[in-house]
Amino acid sequence: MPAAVLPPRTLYDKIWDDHVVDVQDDGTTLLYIDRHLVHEVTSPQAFAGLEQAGRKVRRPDCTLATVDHNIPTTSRKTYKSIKTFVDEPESRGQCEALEENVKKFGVTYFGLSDRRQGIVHVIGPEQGFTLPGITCVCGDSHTSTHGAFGALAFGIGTSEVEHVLATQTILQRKAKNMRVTVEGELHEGVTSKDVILYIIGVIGTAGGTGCVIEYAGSVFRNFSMEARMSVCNMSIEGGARAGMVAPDEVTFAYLKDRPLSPKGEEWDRAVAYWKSLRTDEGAKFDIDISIRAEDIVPTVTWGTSPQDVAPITGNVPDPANITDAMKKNGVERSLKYMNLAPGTRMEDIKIDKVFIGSCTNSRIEDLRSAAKVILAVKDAKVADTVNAMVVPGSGLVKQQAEAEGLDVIFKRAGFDWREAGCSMCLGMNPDQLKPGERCASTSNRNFEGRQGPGGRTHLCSPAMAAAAALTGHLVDVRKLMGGAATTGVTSVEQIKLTNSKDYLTDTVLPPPAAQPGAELHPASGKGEAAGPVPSNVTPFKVLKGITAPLHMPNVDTDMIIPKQFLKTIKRTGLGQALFHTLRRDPATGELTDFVLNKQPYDKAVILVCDGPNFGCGSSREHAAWSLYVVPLQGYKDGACADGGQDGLWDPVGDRAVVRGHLPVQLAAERASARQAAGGAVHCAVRGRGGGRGARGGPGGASGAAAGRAGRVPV
Ligand SMILES: CC(C)[C@H](C(=O)O)[C@@H](O)C(=O)O
Ligand code: SF4
Repeated sequence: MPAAVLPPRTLYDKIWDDHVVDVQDDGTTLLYIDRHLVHEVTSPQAFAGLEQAGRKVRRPDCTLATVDHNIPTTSRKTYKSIKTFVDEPESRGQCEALEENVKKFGVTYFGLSDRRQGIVHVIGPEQGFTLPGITCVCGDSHTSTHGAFGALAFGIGTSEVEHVLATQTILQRKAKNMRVTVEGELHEGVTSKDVILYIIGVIGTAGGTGCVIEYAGSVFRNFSMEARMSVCNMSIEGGARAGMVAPDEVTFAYLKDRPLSPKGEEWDRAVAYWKSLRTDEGAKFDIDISIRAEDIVPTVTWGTSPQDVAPITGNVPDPANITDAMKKNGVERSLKYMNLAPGTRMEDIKIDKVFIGSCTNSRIEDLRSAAKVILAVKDAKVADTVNAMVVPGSGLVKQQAEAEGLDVIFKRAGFDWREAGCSMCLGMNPDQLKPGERCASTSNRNFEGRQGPGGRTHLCSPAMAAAAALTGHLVDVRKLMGGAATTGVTSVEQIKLTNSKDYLTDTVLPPPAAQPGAELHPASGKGEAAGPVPSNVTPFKVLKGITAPLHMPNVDTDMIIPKQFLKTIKRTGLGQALFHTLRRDPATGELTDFVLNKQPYDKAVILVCDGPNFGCGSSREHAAWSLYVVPLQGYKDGACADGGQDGLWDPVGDRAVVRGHLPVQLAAERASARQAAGGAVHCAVRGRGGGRGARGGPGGASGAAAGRAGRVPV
């Protein structure tokens, strides 16, 4: 018999196919998950659910936890415990909850006294936890970062975190294939951050919706792993589920001898498998974009969406030139928020703060690139009007940077040199912008209030951020660097380059402790999970009630629920947080004229947004939870909105809840899909689909793992 000829497949198709545990009739697929990263913000409710259902963490050896969002980045010289170190009670509560949970469930944890602690997307690759060909998830949208290794890596919601903890599987629908090719030579001074900002400018924040992007072409091939990570990291800002780069010699060299990379014969087998992970000739992409490297110059954002980019040589847009009404309103709103006049030259924008850090740009090469700008300027000093901080992505990055003398370069120039964490990227910790402050930031989101209520963010590369710190305004870094501005590892003599692997002395992770008590519920004869907890989402066919209209494009998750409300360890009481910064004047706390504050929409049970790209941004399921709680009668009256629903008081949120319905699904189908807040997740753990989870989990999932073990050591 002639051998069956497989149709050409993309890199994404191959990884997907290798992880399928079970496919339902409608195409919904149970996918095996190889690696699960956990942080304190999106895990407390998941661990609580596990405990309630009496389940274990299925693969503690494939699960790695750290604290990053809530922690202060001040000196840890006198660090004793979270209790004494984290002042803010809710932040402390989340960190303590994680510390308790990792102990209870035997999950490996890098805490604040461990030098391997850092931003969750920095520590995974650093340890060799992230490998080519794997599936990797985390309750965090920037999990896309790990795609730089040729992995399928994506952010998930808290219900899914629980599902993965319990079963090491996840329910997914296959995304579309999208390719972004950048060919040619980059100009001097143009970095991976400029490349990804430029790409998002071209495709828009919704351009990759429903897709997994493969980055192809000479530019990505010539990039280091750090540069590839910065690109894949921001795939989510282009709306994509994930981003990936085919693994190659650069990937293998990065991974060799990392603590969790395969060793010996396993390494050889793994590399042989990894080499097969490239898109076949003739494979079909649903969307194919080509960009010329030569067209890209240092790029900065001017507005409140990552697609609001301009070349540093350009100007802020003028809404008068925009004909589409919704777009025009959007630009006007952004300019007002950013306090920028139409047509302002980008280089004329003065800044107050500089933040070099975040999971996009806090790795050693990012810090070298910023330090190199400082070295290129004689007697460089941070401008008098500017406050600048550098926050390494992990304790190991910090250690290496200090060994290379980068800390001295930064401190001598007047930068603040901090400890590892998310810091001012999101401002869930003390590092925040004050209202009205303007920041040149190497992070990934410039949403309203992202770095602090009323704060204004301009996204840029580490080199551009350093240049802005020295001059006090956005500036073309090439003017400071002369001919020295290159994209790769610095060649400036004063920086003595070291090898990051020299800092990885902890060769093995501590083995997870035995888990007490909790046993997996044995599958019933029908293959149904016997967990006692019923699904808390009841499907509905018809939902009647007042419908509030929202005419806005790009309603991001930070608008739906600002970061300060993510510190809860519960799922309830979030109604008061819904659209908080739009509903209440940040200065006075007074109710604004936002649609949900106006009659009759203050009694609405359904929200319909007609602008594109609702719910873009983070994986915070809190956004869906806050939408699920329906505000009634200006926070006061307990009457149910339409009399037809079974409304009840939510004692925590002091709001009425429509029980058994999920308005968010009507309001924002795409958002709910992206945030994975849907009933399917619960069903898979707890309800009807639990049978599938249980069948696929203990049987199918370990089968899948065993099947791959020869190729990808797990
Ligand atoms: C807290 C977390 C859910 C969130 C994300 O998913 O991105 C955060 O990391 C962010 O950057 O907004
Ligand atoms: S985007 Fe910012 S807040 Fe989110 S994980 Fe990365 S560093 Fe942390």
